[in-house]
Amino acid sequence: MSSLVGLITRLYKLVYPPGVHLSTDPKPLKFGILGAAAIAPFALISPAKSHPEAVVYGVAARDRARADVYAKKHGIPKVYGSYEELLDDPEIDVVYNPLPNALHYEWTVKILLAGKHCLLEKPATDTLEESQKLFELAESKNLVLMEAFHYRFHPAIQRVKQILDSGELGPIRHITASLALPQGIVGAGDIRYVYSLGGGSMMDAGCYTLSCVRYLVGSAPTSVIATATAASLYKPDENAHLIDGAVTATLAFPNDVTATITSDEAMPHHFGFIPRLPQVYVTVKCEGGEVKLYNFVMPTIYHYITVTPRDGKSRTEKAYTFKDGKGEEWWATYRYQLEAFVDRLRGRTPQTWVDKEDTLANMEWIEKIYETSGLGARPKSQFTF
Ligand SMILES: NC(=O)C1=CN([C@@H]2O[C@H](COP(=O)(O)OP(=O)(O)OC[C@H]3O[C@@H](n4cnc5c(N)ncnc54)[C@H](OP(=O)(O)O)[C@@H]3O)[C@@H](O)[C@H]2O)C=CC1
Ligand SMILES: O=C1OC[C@@H](O)[C@H](O)[C@H]1O
Repeated sequence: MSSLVGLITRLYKLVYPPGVHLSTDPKPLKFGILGAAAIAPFALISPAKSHPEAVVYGVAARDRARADVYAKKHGIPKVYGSYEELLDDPEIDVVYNPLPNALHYEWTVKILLAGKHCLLEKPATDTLEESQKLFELAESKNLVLMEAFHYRFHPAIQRVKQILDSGELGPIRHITASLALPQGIVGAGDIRYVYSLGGGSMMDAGCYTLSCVRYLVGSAPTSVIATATAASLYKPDENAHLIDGAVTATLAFPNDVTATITSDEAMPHHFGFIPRLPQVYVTVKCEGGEVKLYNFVMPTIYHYITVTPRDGKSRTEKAYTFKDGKGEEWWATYRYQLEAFVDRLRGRTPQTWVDKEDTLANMEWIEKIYETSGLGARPKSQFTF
């Protein structure tokens, strides 16, 4: 009963964050958003409402009318008629880039050339080389650039890492990570099915499962053992054969550790009409037992961590806040991420970070998985600077 009340309270506060403010900071960090993207209200607009040092100051869309409607709906004070116009505004300190994957490179270059910090949606770019160039540029301009792997900032995944690193369960043997959604959530016209926009399940949900197993093992893979892809349900254009609607990859890591990652954008309904439940979990089998985190991507909604030592009693933990009390039960992964991002921009030490090496390793192995699958790399941007 108490966990049901907890769930309802968390969800309520997630939607209506307490202490919604107009920033109390006399000089808050002003964020601008490129595109009236579906993810921005979750990833930035709502989290910023409870952060005293961050405000979402402006939004730009390709079509000004679309930006107007979006700004009105989300209480964003300033609207721009083009992305360039937003980047030219000296009032903006930081730009959130939630454009389709294939546009991440071009627009992050432009953001950095405009002298703004950038919170960049995952996956960082279509190719490893593009991510390398972005970080070189950010470093040369002394600007903060981070790939928005929000799940990393939540206490739940960090608790799993802590359990593994404590040695309680002995060395890791095999990890299984899954992010698979039922058909119908990602609609037919979605950017995720368009090859020229950097679509594909490995790019979308798969980049989380890869990131997660790399994080928990604590190193990069050494090889791709096998991959299997399934064609996408939807075929928006002539390049649909290059899109993985679902992908499973088995990876080797140092010390004989292996991992199997699965992602699916549209699991078919049972018997053609009964929707499947989302499969979002990571299970780590160790020499001395097993730990499972159910819902590592959106743990604020609900999660559990089950620890089953081989020779002991199984236990279940929850980690909505950090043990030292930092965070709030209702903070989404994105809110924890924003806390760290603002801390870094304000010269404080963030609780954790997704650094350049982390992003580059993820991009490198996304590419290798695509190579092994036979689908080939995602299209390189034609943009040069
Ligand atoms: N962190 C997370 O939890 C999530 C991250 N993502 C990531 O965020 C990004 C956006 O995803 P999502 O919000 O679902 O996507 P949307 O399609 O809702 O948003 C993408 C935006 O890109 C703009 N855009 C610019 N050029 C194009 C083009 N040629 N075709 C289509 N759109 C274009 C559109 O802006 P305009 O308004 O100017 O037309 C649109 O609003 C992706 O990189 C995705 O991987 C997505 C979901 C969850
Ligand atoms: O970033 C994301 O998070 C959840 C996924 O299911 C979604 O497709 C993806 O874009």
